[in-house]
Amino acid sequence: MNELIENGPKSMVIGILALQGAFAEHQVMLQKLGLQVEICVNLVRSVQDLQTCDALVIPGGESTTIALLAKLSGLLDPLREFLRTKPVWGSCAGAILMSRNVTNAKKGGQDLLGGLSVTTTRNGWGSQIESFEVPLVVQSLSQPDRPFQGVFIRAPVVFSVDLTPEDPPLQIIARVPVQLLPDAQHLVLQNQNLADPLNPRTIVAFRQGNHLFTSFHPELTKDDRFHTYFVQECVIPSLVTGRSSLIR
Ligand SMILES: NC(=O)CC[C@H](N)C(=O)O
Repeated sequence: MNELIENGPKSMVIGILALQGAFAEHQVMLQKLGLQVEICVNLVRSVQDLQTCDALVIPGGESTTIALLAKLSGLLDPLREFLRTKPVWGSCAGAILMSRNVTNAKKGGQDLLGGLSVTTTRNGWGSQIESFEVPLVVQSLSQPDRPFQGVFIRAPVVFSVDLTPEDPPLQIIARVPVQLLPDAQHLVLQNQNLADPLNPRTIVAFRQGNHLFTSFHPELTKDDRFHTYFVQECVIPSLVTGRSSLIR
């Protein structure tokens, strides 16, 4: 991947959907990454803002509110189109918005952007008081022996993986260590066979194509390895491929 950085793009524009939620924290982290590629961070509040971006981060917050504000800003369809062609990372509420389906939505339902072949359950680990932190083992990050502190705040649960034959494969990046969960989470998910290592409900981070899903909040830690992962593994390859397909 370092080769890609050396021979690849010298700069990129990463947008952060800044309608509601933890966008400022993502901004601070992306601006401090210190990679060999210049990252220009653009807060996205309009279609014009979105058009300048090579990639997008959709932060945590409240997915119903973000969807409503996106609708009012005329951003829903442009965001869906963006997801079809460019890398997007959704954390928590952002991850819900990128899901194909959602359960436990607020009364009246909510608009989704789709893009990822999963159904998520809003607040699937319980309510605000059942928010929790747990160390995650993430082999795909740099220094894989150093656990990544997962911050789960009214986080969604991956209810099911709904891959169709046309969908890109889903690469699981992290599962929650069930044995380390506080008791309340066991109660919320009891009888759901969380001990089964293949249970989709234990998936907390995955990649599909150049998109990244984290049901937790890397931007609320001091650890920038997920931000680095997104830039190096999702954004740079998409820029290199885009460029070479233009050349061809
Ligand atoms: N921390 C978060 O982003 C919480 C997500 C929130 N439960 C929602 O439905 O959007």
